[in-house]
Amino acid sequence: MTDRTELISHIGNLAVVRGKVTLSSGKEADYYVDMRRVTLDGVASPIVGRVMNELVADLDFDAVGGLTLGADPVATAMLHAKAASGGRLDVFVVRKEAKAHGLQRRIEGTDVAGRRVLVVEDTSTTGGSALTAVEAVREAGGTVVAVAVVVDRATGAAERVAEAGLEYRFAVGLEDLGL
Ligand SMILES: O=P(O)(O)OC[C@H]1O[C@H](OP(=O)(O)OP(=O)(O)O)[C@H](O)[C@@H]1O
Ligand SMILES: O=C(O)c1cc(=O)[nH]c(=O)[nH]1
Repeated sequence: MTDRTELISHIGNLAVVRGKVTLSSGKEADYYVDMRRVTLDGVASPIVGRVMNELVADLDFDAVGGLTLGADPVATAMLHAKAASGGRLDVFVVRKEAKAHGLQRRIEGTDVAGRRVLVVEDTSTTGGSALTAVEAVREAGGTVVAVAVVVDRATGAAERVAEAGLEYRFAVGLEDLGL
């Protein structure tokens, strides 16, 4: 079994929930993909890291991150997978709102200024969360090389990210999950 096949199996077993649900965008859907159950699973998380690193292996970047919370375990899985293969990848976390105390940062972790970074997501519906992270990185002086998500729901994220002038990649699509 390849890593990607195994990941699809974990997503199907752990994350796909059928039934009416209201999404982050306010839209209604007939199924939900609770990727946190995969990206925070002890067996599946390392596979997420390897599959995502493979998906973007041809891109030139040295930091990865996205909008908290869904993006965080994806980015750290990529960091650990990269370290396991002798490489290095730094991680940043984009807060939904800047902290009012401490250093009052919107982006936590590694500094993105002047660097080429990849924006990630666990799953994308409208692409709004990924694009919020893109805007924050650009505001902080970073260059976003692409947006990469684990599961794409085929509901407009690819188009919106393309409109923002960025390449959009996903590891797993609806047909892989039988949705
Ligand atoms: O493409 P979009 O329309 O933005 O939807 C996808 C987003 O929705 C979910 O997060 P949610 O907003 O539920 O917040 P969380 O990550 O804090 O759980 C998911 O993790 C993505 O971040
Ligand atoms: O659009 C969303 O809010 C969303 C969809 C989905 O399948 N999974 C998730 O965590 N969020």
